[in-house]
Amino acid sequence: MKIAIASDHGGFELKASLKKHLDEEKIEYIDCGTDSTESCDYPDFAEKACRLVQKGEATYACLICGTGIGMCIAANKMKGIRAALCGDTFSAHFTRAHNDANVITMGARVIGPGLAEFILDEFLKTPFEGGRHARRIGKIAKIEEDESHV
Ligand SMILES: O=C(CO)[C@H](O)[C@H](O)[C@H](O)COP(=O)(O)O
Repeated sequence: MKIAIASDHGGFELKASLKKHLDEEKIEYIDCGTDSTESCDYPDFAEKACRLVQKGEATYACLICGTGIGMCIAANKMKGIRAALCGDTFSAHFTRAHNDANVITMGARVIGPGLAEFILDEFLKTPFEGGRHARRIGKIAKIEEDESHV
């Protein structure tokens, strides 16, 4: 498993703390930036990380901004990306189990590093259940395909 991790300035410190956690858990990651707390634009970093997921160079992406919302909106514009904003472990569990989410976003101005670690762990360890949920994912993909012709 390899994680693409990215943030804007608002999420930089939480990204650093989650990278430390991934190191401890021996989970490989690619840091797609940003590299400081200097103000920057979250779509640039959402795009870099999600591109790696699209290309199969990362299994999942973890994106952090102030609220997690901007990152989530940007990520969900990209083909094949199913990004979920999670502020609790229940959502992190079910967005993998039912939505087969391949991107998790979190808000560094909303949750602390301890909870963020638990949320990320739950996301990474939960498999997709398939079955009826696969049918629904197929319908999401169909919407995405239809939209590209609008
Ligand atoms: O996109 C966001 C809001 O949903 C993120 O939280 C950003 O990190 C935030 O907008 C950045 O705000 P700032 O005032 O430029 O630090």
